[in-house]
Amino acid sequence: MSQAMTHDPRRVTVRAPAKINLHLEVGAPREDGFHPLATVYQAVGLYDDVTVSTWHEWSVQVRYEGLLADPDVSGASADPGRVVPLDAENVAVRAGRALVDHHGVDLAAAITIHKSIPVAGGMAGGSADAAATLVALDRLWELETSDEDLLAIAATLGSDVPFALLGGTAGGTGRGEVVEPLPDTGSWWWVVVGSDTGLSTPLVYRTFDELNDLADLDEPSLPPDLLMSLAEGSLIALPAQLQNDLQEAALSLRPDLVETFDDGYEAGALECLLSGSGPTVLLLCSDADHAREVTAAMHAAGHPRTVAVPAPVSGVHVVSYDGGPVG
Ligand SMILES: C[C@](O)(CO)[C@H](O)COP(=O)(O)OP(=O)(O)OC[C@H]1O[C@@H](n2ccc(N)nc2=O)[C@H](O)[C@@H]1O
Ligand SMILES: Nc1ncnc2c1ncn2[C@@H]1O[C@H](COP(=O)(O)OP(=O)(O)OP(=O)(O)O)[C@@H](O)[C@H]1O
Repeated sequence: MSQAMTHDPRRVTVRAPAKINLHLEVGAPREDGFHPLATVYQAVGLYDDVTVSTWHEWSVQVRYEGLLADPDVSGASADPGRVVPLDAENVAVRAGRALVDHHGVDLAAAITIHKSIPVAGGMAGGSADAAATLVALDRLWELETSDEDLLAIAATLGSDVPFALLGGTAGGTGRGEVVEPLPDTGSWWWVVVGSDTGLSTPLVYRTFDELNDLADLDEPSLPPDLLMSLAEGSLIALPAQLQNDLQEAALSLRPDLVETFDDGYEAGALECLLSGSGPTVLLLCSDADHAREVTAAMHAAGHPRTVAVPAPVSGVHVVSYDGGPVG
């Protein structure tokens, strides 16, 4: 079967969104080392596209685009923390292998990632690629994996991967992998301020442990007031309801981000928030026009990797099949 499939010319492209955390409450580490979370995820309009085709072995290539499209990112001198591995360590390849293991089939694929989500930026770019690869290969090989099984495989690949499948706005509990869609009637606008260097998620969690009295931490829970603002689509109380428990730790590792926050407020943001484990900074805006103004002000203040994005957006979805548009 794998020999016959080797020359199959079909291609499937799946788009996957970046995520932000409107609420990220962290508890004391569990016995397995992971931290219990209560988080409110939102998928934002910044995407990686993953294209797959059947191949005789696993391979992956990455094209850096959008915020990432400059020679410092993709060139030989790139900061190793900002380029992704091109071997079996790439989480997209790990996703592909997990899917074929699940189905007990002997198949492999060539994977191309068109990457716009900041690498090691706290926006779950790797998780987006993993989720996109699962769905792309499932469609390519007509495996008909159930949603339940896709979510379970996703959870083995990383805590943020199940949410990338879901998209929209969702609650995340457990270590973040237990996801539940949340009502969100708002049309929100965020300005995403990317950084020149990445931050390691495990390091940020370790720093959180050092900075906090772990015995004093409460069991994390989802905040009813924030959930109400989202359900009503009301911006009034939202700025004060944003919370990220990892922000202090990330800022202690990257004190320069304080200046980015200051520039964000100066640019007129309603609120500034660290994205996940950072170092990307998020600026809450009132609408698309406001987001455009804030973006221009951030560019002028010396933050070229700044872009305005709407939220919430859909989770992973097929955008082309056989190289042509869907439908
Ligand atoms: C910061 C967030 O992006 C918020 O959504 C996530 O918690 C991180 O999710 P992720 O990158 O998918 O994380 P994983 O790949 O599952 O884990 C990477 C590392 O982050 C730390 N980690 C992650 C999730 C969690 N609930 N507790 C942790 O302590 C662990 O050191 C783990 O080894
Ligand atoms: N396809 C991939 N895309 C991005 N990073 C990858 C990929 N495969 C492996 N990695 C590695 O995973 C690490 C985390 O990258 P990623 O961009 O997902 O970070 P992040 O957005 O901070 O993650 P999170 O928000 O989920 O904590 C990087 O060190 C990167 O080299």
